[in-house]
Amino acid sequence: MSHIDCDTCIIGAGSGGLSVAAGAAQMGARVVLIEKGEMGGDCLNSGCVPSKAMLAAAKQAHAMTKGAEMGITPTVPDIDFAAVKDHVARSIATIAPVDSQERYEGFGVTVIREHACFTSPDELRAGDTTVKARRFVLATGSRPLVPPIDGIEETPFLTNETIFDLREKPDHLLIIGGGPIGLEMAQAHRRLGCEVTVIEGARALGKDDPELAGQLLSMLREEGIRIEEQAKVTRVSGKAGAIRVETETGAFEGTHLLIAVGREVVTDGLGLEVAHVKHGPKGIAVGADLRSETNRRVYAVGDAAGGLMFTHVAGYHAGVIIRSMLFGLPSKAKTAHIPWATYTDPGLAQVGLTEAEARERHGDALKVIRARFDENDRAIAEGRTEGMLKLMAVKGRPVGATILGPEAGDLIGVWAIAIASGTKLSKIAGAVLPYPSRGEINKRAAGNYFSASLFDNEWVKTAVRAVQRWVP
Ligand SMILES: Cc1cc2nc3c(=O)[nH]c(=O)nc-3n(C[C@H](O)[C@H](O)[C@H](O)COP(=O)(O)OP(=O)(O)OC[C@H]3O[C@@H](n4cnc5c(N)ncnc54)[C@H](O)[C@@H]3O)c2cc1C
Ligand SMILES: NC(=O)c1ccc[n+]([C@@H]2O[C@H](COP(=O)([O-])OP(=O)(O)OC[C@H]3O[C@@H](n4cnc5c(N)ncnc54)[C@H](O)[C@@H]3O)[C@@H](O)[C@H]2O)c1
Repeated sequence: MSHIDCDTCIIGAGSGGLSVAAGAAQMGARVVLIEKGEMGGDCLNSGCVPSKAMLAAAKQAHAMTKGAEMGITPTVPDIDFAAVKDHVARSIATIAPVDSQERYEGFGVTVIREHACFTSPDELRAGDTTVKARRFVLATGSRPLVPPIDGIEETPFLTNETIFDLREKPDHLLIIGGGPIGLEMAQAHRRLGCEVTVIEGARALGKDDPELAGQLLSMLREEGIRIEEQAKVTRVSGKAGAIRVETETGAFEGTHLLIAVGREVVTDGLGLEVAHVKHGPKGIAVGADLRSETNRRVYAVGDAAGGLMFTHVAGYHAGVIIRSMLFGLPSKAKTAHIPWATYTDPGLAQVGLTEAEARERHGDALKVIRARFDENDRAIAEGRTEGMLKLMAVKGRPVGATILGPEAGDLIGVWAIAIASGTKLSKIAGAVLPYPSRGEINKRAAGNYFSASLFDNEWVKTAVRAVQRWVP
């Protein structure tokens, strides 16, 4: 048994743990990073990266079925499903060195590839090493939630941890859950030639603005994805290749089943009771400072902290706790400026308040401005005019934005910066942007905020007429 004393011991080398380790080690702290599985965690190995790689292949296949109106003859793509998975694996392998043990050891981090478990409030064991640290960071992430549906134990099913390994194309993929995982996987598989049925217990994309989410669902249905909402699953049954899902309103049959009904924070096997770290079904109990309420030397970041579960949130958490752990400065995580996007095509992105939330918070002071892609020259030139930007503004500043359209996840960035920094709409309206770009929709929406008061204003008209007489 060997022993290490360090400043910071991090459990989990996913998006959150890696960000803390890189920052802390490069700023001089003695850091130990413990990972029981693959370096890179969920995002690299079974989340963001494989899902986006598969969606990219799906987009390519879909493009081949379009283009008649531009003079390009559509064709039925010949899809080699196993080769698509090779592309997914290559995408992971290309990014993997950035998250690798070697790279982190290069930063001076001691990396231990074992399962970590606390043995006391300030010490843990990982394999045959004990680690005592001033601060511990729980970055243990989450796993797919498998609900206790009748028959689930006997029925073969996939999750995000197994679906990317499938090399044979499913004939008919049944997906339980119409959240971002369910719908991204639905579109990827549909465009790659599978029949797809999504079975959603409530409203699909229920965390997003209902108006623009509803438009996206209509487009996905037009692509041939069957999406059943308000269909709570009561029983699953069958064997590989012949699966049946029963709901209160009807039954569905397919060849494969994907469970995508949310996430469960990983808190088990960590000895949290021994470490006096309070936790519950929603994760480690932390305040806005991301510190355990019951053991102040323990922090939690990323999915383990139980809030918004995104890679960029895990990275943001890392910055918040580094400030507090390394410099002893007060530091709190906020959520109002956190964007997210569902990377279907078109995509759906959100930052700040949705229209309904903004209406509830700001009442009549709220102005909702819409700018449509069918008025954006680039979108017209590309024949991709679906979708719009909905901007929620109060007293000349943005409080929320929702975008439905191609590249929505990139376009929302402007509003994430504006909301985080309290930027006035006049700054965005006054910006000079390259023409023709989809990004001009952001400037257009900000301009629309002022246009009614400038263009439909009798006082302005009278003033302009008067001044014109005197301007040489
Ligand atoms: C299909 C899918 C698609 C997604 N797409 C996106 C996206 O497009 N954009 C986005 O922002 N987010 C996306 N996410 C969410 C994103 O993947 C997560 O929010 C992010 O990975 C969380 O990072 P983390 O560091 O908190 O946890 P993880 O990445 O889960 O890392 C936790 C690590 O801790 C390790 N660990 C746990 N317990 C122990 C222990 N006792 N000892 C040692 N090691 C331990 C685990 O092995 C794991 O490697 C997606 C998720 C899924 C499932
Ligand atoms: N693009 C992205 O950033 C991205 C992509 C995928 C995942 N993620 C992250 O992963 C998290 C998990 O995604 P998710 O889609 O699994 O979860 P989710 O919680 O967002 O959606 C799950 C859906 O399943 C439904 N559901 C739950 N139980 C059900 C049942 N018994 N029968 C039918 N429907 C049921 C819920 O009503 C909900 O709509 C997301 O919240 C997000 O944080 C992000």
